[in-house]
Amino acid sequence: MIGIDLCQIQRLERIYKKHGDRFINWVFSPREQAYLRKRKMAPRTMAGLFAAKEAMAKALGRGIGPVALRDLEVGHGPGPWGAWKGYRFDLSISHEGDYALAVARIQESGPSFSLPEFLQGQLKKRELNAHKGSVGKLALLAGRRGMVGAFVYAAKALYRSGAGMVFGLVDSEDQPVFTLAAPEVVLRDRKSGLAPLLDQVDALVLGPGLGLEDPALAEGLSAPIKKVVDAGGLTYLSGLDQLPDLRGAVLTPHEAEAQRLFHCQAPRQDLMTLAKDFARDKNCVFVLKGPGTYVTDGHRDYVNSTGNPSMAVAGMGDCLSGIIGYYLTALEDPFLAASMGVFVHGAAGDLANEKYGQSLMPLDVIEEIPQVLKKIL
Ligand SMILES: NC(=O)C1=CN([C@@H]2O[C@H](COP(=O)(O)OP(=O)(O)OC[C@H]3O[C@@H](n4cnc5c(N)ncnc54)[C@H](OP(=O)(O)O)[C@@H]3O)[C@@H](O)[C@H]2O)[C@@H](O)CC1
Ligand SMILES: Nc1ncnc2c1ncn2[C@@H]1O[C@H](COP(=O)(O)OP(=O)(O)O)[C@@H](O)[C@H]1O
Repeated sequence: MIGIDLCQIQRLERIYKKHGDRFINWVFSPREQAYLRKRKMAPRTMAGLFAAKEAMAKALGRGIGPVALRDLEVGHGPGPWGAWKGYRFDLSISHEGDYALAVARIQESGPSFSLPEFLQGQLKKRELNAHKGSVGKLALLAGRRGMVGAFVYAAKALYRSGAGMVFGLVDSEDQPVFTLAAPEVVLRDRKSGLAPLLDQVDALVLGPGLGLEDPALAEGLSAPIKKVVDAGGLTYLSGLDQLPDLRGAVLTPHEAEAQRLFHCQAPRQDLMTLAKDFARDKNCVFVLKGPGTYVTDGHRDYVNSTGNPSMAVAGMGDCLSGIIGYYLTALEDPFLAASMGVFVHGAAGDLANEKYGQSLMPLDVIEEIPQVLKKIL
């Protein structure tokens, strides 16, 4: 998007004379104020900066109001540039007679996030001869009546992340509802169990919106396959005296689920220590969700930097389990898969937050996954 603005120099001069530093502090950042002082507070420079800010707000499609003028920053060197919350702008500013004119164009990047070094170069673009069976086939054991959303969010997150084929296990009488909600998923009858599917898929996502009484739960948890275990799967594990073999599994509890799993009310810092010990003992990956999600396999740690409070909304964890599920098929190492999933989920949440703020819903985040992948692939 581009934005353009014309500003009358004398009008700005009048406002400055009337309001003085109050006006300057309201409109210009400390860096801009230093620049203005160097220019002896010249009204034409002030008007140029002002026009640039208005042009940036227009390029963002928001206008002044939702965006504070002082936050829209103009810098110099080499040439003028603009910045707002991770967005960068190309700027052109000109003066002629009574007017200053500015044009702003958003650079491609949008909110900035950079993939941590240990994740760089891990993802590969699809081969030219890729087909739906070669790019990640997964089974999804999620959702039930009243919890269709959990199934839909996990499934759509799987496909948007890059999965080629998702098989969903649902009760046959509920299939019409699930088909309507997520027609891209190939449905199989849950009563037939997981076994017929296990040879056909590379990984399993298990637990979002799943009831504890579901017979497929125990079967899924003990299946010798890479898997994400979330929500219902975690609650089921919490009730067991003897845990199944969790090698290769990625567990994704929020704090309350982790407390249930460890049978204690420990604070986050202690849960992180318990998570690391647990992951080492069980040869699995533990993802302790929350602001600064913590990922550990007992030997390596990663604290995620993407994500924001607008993501505190029902169903957000279901998206994450789908995203990580896909990366279990794309990356050999489950620790890297979990870390990549957590990073992408948070980055997509940050892009969605730019558009929706705290009105954000899970599907908004899923729709931003392609933008994140464009930047990191
Ligand atoms: N549309 C759908 O189909 C959806 C389906 N979903 C599916 O629903 C299933 C059960 O979900 P659930 O909310 O009933 O159980 P659960 O998450 O264990 O919370 C229990 C209690 O724990 C607490 N608590 C929660 N989060 C916390 C946190 N981060 N940090 C700390 N504490 C936290 C909180 O207690 P409070 O703080 O309120 O006292 C909360 O009341 C699950 O399978 C899921 O996949 C949902 O994803 C929504 C959309
Ligand atoms: N304040 C926050 N900052 C960053 N990420 C958050 C914040 N609140 C929630 N999230 C993320 O949103 C997701 C919520 O997951 P979860 O609590 O399991 O939701 P649900 O069970 O409703 O699907 C997690 O990935 C968590 O890290």
